[in-house]
Amino acid sequence: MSIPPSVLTIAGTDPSGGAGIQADLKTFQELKVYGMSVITSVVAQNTTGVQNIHHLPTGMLHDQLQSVLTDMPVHAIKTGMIANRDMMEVIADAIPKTNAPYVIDPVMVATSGDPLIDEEARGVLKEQLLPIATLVTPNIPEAEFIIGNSINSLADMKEAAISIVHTYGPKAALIKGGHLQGKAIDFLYDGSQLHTFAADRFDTKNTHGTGCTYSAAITANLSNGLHLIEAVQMAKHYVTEAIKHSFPLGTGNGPTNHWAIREERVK
Ligand SMILES: Nc1ncnc2c1ncn2[C@@H]1O[C@H](COP(=O)(O)OP(=O)(O)O)[C@@H](O)[C@H]1O
Ligand SMILES: Cc1ncc(COP(=O)(O)O)c(N)n1
Repeated sequence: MSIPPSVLTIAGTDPSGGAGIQADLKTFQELKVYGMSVITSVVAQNTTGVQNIHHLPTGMLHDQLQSVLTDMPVHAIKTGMIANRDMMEVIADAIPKTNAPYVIDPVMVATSGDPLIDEEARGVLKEQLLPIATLVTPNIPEAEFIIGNSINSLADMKEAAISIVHTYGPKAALIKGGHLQGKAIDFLYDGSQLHTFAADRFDTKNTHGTGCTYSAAITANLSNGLHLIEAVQMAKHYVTEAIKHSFPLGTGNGPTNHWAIREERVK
């Protein structure tokens, strides 16, 4: 039996199972890579919003990272919610030593509108994490914060992708269009060219965890050695099917469906 690539997520939790670490591990499992996880914050949240947040002590974040990195191979890494400056600095120090592709989902606010990271952390994310990233995957509000301008059109999204790469130095930026109207269109700028990923928009409120799922799928695909464009293409298909077949669990924004692709394979 061959050993699968091992992939690490560094993120906050979601006990309702739709977003954060839980969404990442479900995605890794579906895409047949070995999932590992380092927790930054324990978040009491569900489909209706965030009820409470407990940030782990920075030393505990450091020790979890050491437990993984001193013992396990890491073929790709993603980060999600990183609540404050101290945590960002521990992570910014550890990641480059792995030489693994690094996908940053610059999580700032939950789908419900509740903030997940503090004001200072947003700035540190730009200055310390973006320069070491293989790919950053902001939604529109996150991209607006990073570039400091509003984004109202597809042309604005393209400009934002280019500007983020040239200003902050990640190798690539993927701007997600979930927050605009019309087709669900995302733009990837890889440092030389723009690439478009488009899918039908489904009329559903069950979008809790879509960003986490998407970036986790890209990370899993990169760990398998796929080229960035192919990795995003396959992940876009994964998240689109997961939204199309999402279920109305809970009373708020329900979760995505990680079995959608499996069922497609069986057909
Ligand atoms: N209603 C929808 N139908 C189809 N695709 C969607 C829908 N909403 C979001 N998407 C897609 O889901 C992915 C996650 O995007 P987005 O919702 O913008 O991120 P986030 O969860 O970080 O806010 C993107 O590929 C986006 O185009
Ligand atoms: C711990 C954690 N991380 C991230 C999100 C954002 O989720 P989404 O993918 O819906 O933007 C979340 N709600 N909770």
